[in-house]
Amino acid sequence: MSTHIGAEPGEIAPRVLLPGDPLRAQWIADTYLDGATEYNRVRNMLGYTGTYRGTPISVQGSGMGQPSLSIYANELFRDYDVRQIVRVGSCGALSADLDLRDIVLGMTASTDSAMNKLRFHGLDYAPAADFALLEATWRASSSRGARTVVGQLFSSDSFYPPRPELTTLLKEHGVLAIEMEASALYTLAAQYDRQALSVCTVSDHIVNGTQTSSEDRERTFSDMVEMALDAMLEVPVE
Ligand SMILES: O=P(O)(O)O[C@H]1O[C@H](CO)[C@@H](O)[C@H]1O
Ligand SMILES: O=c1cc[nH]c(=O)[nH]1
Repeated sequence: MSTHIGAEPGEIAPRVLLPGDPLRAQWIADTYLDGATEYNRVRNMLGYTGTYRGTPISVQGSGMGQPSLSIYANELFRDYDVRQIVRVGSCGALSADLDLRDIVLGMTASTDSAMNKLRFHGLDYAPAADFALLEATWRASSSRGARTVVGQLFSSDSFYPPRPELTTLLKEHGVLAIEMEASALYTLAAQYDRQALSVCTVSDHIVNGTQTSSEDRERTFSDMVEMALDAMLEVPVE
């Protein structure tokens, strides 16, 4: 057991899908994994291991925001020797070219969080995705129905932004969508020399105000999960 994950050593696979919502983790395990067993219920942050096309895969909820994700990513990398993490999340679109249910593969993730300012003594570090996972997911997207784009995410500490005018600035600098975890995931993967990617489905549109339901966010974002699973199987664990 680690501090926040109740699994025994060896119960978590080297490849992990990491949605923010623990009930999305349960849905992914029920829908895609053969022989899935629950290894974590601590704080109801559900985690499961099963197989996908014969390869062991785990799926673990991360909670919302970089502090919560960092607890799970640290423990997965450090205590369970996880090699690949693909976040399968939801995001708010900034780009007018994006529609609800489009998918963004986060090549980079800027942030307003102070976590990396502390870590890098004020330097501006550029958290980036693992190229092999990004490229494999991009290829896997071509056989799915959802439109997929590669580009910049912004990982915000605030779901309700205290300074909404800053989203305009981000948009003007090419940021496609806002979510709340990718920056910390990429930074921790770099620290532990592991592979990570954030794949996010547009759940709401910050510019035009349209949105999906909470039930949709929990259990209907299948395209991103399928492309992430296909990509993980293609990329050897390092
Ligand atoms: O759907 P998940 O993966 O939780 O991701 C997004 O949704 C939450 C906010 O509603 C934040 O965690 C954000 O990053
Ligand atoms: O963090 C998030 C996730 C979805 N939609 C948003 O606007 N922000």
